Amino acid sequence: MSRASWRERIEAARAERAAAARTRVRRTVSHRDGARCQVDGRSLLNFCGNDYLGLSQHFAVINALQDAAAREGGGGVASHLVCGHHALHDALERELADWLGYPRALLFGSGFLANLAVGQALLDDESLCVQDRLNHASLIDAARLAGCRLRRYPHADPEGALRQLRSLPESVAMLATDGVFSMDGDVAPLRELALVARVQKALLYVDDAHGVGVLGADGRGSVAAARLGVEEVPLQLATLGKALGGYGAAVLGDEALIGHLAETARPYLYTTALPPAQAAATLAAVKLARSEHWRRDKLRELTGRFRERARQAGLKLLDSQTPIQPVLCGDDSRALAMAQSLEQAGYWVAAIRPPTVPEGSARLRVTLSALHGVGDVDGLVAALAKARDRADLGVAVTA
Ligand SMILES: Cc1ncc(COP(=O)(O)O)c(C=O)c1O
Repeated sequence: MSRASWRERIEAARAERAAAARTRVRRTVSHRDGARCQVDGRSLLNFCGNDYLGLSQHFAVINALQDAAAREGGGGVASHLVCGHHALHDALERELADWLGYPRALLFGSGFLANLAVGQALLDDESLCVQDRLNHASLIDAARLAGCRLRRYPHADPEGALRQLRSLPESVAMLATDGVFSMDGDVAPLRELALVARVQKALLYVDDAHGVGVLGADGRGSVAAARLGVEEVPLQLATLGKALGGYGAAVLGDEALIGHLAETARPYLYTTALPPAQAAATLAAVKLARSEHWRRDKLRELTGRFRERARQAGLKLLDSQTPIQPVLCGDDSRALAMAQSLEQAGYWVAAIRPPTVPEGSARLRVTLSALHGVGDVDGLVAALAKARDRADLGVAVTA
């Protein structure tokens, strides 16, 4: 018997993705101009980024990055425990902990790495991790890599979470949920989940990648918005590459949990520290996110307006009150055709297809930013309605 060829295997998988309209392509983009971006030489209004507060291009953030890079260089030099840990990392960790109301924060290279770190440091083959069915891929992979028992419950269903926790009463357990679901935009029922976690003595971990900066008083995220804190949610994730307009992530918790992560989590120990200049930029962004309330007010206004106009236009929305406003399209090719029509009209909205979202729920993931104007949102809704009508009529999009 001859060994199967990995090349044939990959080519068959690629052909299968192409036949199902699931080829994934990346585009080269420049974000030089507020809410607009340049794609293939055209200026498009960007409605698919995660820079919700519009901080990535703020002059104070760029100045902080440039000043720190001029002094400290552009790289991270080494891992934190070797010689990569800098006073700017300390300052950012302190600022994040103070803002979000946690005793300690620990920086990571990205949210994906941070979730892997939490799983690897806290879960093993004797523990149980109970997760929402729509949690981010990095949380699911964290549990899989940790080799624990992973049980998933129906979306936003605290009773489902309780049932899963009860199914293995002996094991050490973690209950993990997105705070804001990245592809649906809804907020997890955190108060109910906190109750379930307390009754079941499970550690509640909230991945608030899309909530920090956007929700709650002073942008303190979905945990604070639910009037919860470190007592009920002992561990949470804040990402720095979304509302904070930078790159990286932080896990927040008490001294024991964070100290344990810092000493044992392989995705913390065996990787290069975030460049100090990036920490300086994020420090400037956190200060803006904390103090400039108008950004959140504007986002709320734009979100309300988008929903009202989209409903009037008969677009299929989900039950989200956050700046993530998916428009359901049905099948994959329809989502792609609508994204293409939008691009022709000058709007960039990404078509999100399975396996990122469940089968039959391909969508245009519209995201709003404080940099958008009311006219931008109205124009987008009109373009979405037109794209939908063209897709209904089966009108081909010409380049
Ligand atoms: C809910 C959630 N968690 C974690 C991540 C990963 O964060 P990062 O992009 O910093 O790796 C994402 C990224 O999209 C996310 O949506």
